[in-house]
Amino acid sequence: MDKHELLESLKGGLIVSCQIEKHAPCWHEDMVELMARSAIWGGACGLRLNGIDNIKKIRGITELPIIGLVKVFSDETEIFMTPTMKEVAEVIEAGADIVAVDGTDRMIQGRRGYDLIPEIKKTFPDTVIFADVRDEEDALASLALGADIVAPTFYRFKKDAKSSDLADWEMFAKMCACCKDKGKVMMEGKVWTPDDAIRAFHYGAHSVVIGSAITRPHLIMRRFYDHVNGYPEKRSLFY
Ligand SMILES: CC(=O)N[C@H](C=O)[C@@H](O)[C@H](O)[C@H](O)COP(=O)(O)O
Repeated sequence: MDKHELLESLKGGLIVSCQIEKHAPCWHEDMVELMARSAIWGGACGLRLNGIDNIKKIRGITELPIIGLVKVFSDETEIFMTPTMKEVAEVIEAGADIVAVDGTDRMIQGRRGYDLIPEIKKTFPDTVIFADVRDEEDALASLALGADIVAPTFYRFKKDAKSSDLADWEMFAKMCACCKDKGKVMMEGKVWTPDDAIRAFHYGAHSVVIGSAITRPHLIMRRFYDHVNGYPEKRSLFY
């Protein structure tokens, strides 16, 4: 599949982000594979996977498009999504068709997050670039630099984010409108229900990426708990 065919295969479809953190109560070494198999069984058009071993393993069981990433956390920068060319190369070598990177103007090693995009495009011209952004400005900048896909994955990291629990639909609608002739806009982040996914398509999403609502039972429980108990504690933005 060339880039165009790959993007077409994702049109109107649901991508499942199959990720589990080592500190999660349901962590198990086979969890990502079981989640991926379940997502495929249920009709996913693609998968989003964190970590080289997971990408290699799941590449062995499916030909569906894989969005690959590696999270590297550091005290020196807020940027953690596949932060340098080293991780980009590893993700592609492991078998990902699409690489997810930071598409924000935050700084890392003296450059902006999205400054990696032209370098990826030059070094790996056949790889689809998925920029995780906070808002329309990041999205337009990432597309101008050569990203193929943008999604508001990081909207809740904005200083004035309206919620850490819900999508910002007004912003997403604006993002779809201003980016529609420049690249693909996908919805990602806090898609909790089928109606949320339908709403994203209504605004113009090319595909919808769903994570926690399908794959993190402890966060599903937390959500019930928070709703019933009036959000008693401030929760981490990371998981
Ligand atoms: C912010 C961040 O690191 N997001 C990660 C991106 O790969 C994943 O942990 C999320 O699960 C994914 O974005 C899907 O979002 P949600 O789990 O809300 O459906």
